[in-house]
Amino acid sequence: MSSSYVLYGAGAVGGVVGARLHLAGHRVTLVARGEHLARIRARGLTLDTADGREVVRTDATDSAAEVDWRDGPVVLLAVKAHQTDAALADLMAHAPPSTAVVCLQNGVSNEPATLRRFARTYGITVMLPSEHLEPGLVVQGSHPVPGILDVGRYPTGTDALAEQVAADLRSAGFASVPRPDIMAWKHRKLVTNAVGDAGVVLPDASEELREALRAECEAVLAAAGAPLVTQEADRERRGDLLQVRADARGSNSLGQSLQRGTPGTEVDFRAGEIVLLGRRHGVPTPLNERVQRAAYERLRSTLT
Ligand SMILES: NC(=O)C1=CN([C@@H]2O[C@H](COP(=O)(O)OP(=O)(O)OC[C@H]3O[C@@H](n4cnc5c(N)ncnc54)[C@H](OP(=O)(O)O)[C@@H]3O)[C@@H](O)[C@H]2O)C=CC1
Ligand SMILES: CC(C)(CO)C(=O)C(=O)O
Repeated sequence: MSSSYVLYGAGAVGGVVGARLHLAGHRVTLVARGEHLARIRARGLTLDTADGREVVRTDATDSAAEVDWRDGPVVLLAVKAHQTDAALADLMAHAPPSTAVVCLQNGVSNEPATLRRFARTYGITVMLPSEHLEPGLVVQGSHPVPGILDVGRYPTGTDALAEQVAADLRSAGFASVPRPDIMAWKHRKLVTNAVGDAGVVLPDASEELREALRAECEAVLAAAGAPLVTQEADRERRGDLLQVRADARGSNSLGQSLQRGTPGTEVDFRAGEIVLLGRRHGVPTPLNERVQRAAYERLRSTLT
């Protein structure tokens, strides 16, 4: 049976997921903007995979005002975390209150922001190497399994909708299961991102520094009482499912934004989230602060 989805933020992650759901027979509306939206409207969205390129032609708009809400589409929110408030404001203005919103994003701040507005809030742990550097084009970085996208209700639990979303994602080729403790997985992903971002923005990101950063993140999350799956559980879930294409992977999503020269950065919701929690719970976070500051320095130099 086919379902209906709105991919709010059809960039690297939202574009790959939206294209694959469309190719699997689901109704998909893409929300994008600027030159990217113009290209999608004019020529379709190009999905680049290790098997070649496919052009996906489906509805595309820059506002929830133009989405057809009549068949109760599920929103997969795939903007960067610093863009979430603007996206939610648009959704609040135009989506029915009963809409289910699934945060297909890194970080742990999107779900509480969404729950303020939509009672049916869900989270997905996004393990999906992907790229969006050119308008109209998204690159699926892993093959043959494009990504692992486990899903759960926020703050905890699973339900029929989580099962449906996981089944639909599987129909589109992803690995996906419903998980009642989704935020414990997303906190682990937060640690992975803080450590990964050090490699992007710090010139001296040695193995030793990464390990110290990981320990700092874990100390903060423990002090905050945040649920966190172990690194072993995370490794076990990934197994060897993600086979990253050597030719496709430039940088992680933080690095790609810097490369594209987009204003703003998600770093405040990655290393910056650890900094916030550290300050709230009295744990020093010098390494995460370095990563956060270095990302802003890179942003400044990209924009000038
Ligand atoms: N890329 C990756 O490999 C991975 C990314 N993630 C996470 O997935 C999430 C999405 O990241 P990613 O796909 O890389 O981001 P992208 O920047 O590639 O995609 C987001 C898209 O949403 C658009 N957008 C943002 N706000 C709006 C708006 N209000 N209206 C219309 N369009 C909007 C952006 O446009 P514009 O460019 O103009 O801002 C962009 O095209 C992030 O949380 C990221 O950390 C997780 C795992 C891997
Ligand atoms: C871990 C990684 C690099 C890919 O899944 C990611 O989360 C990102 O690019 O932000």
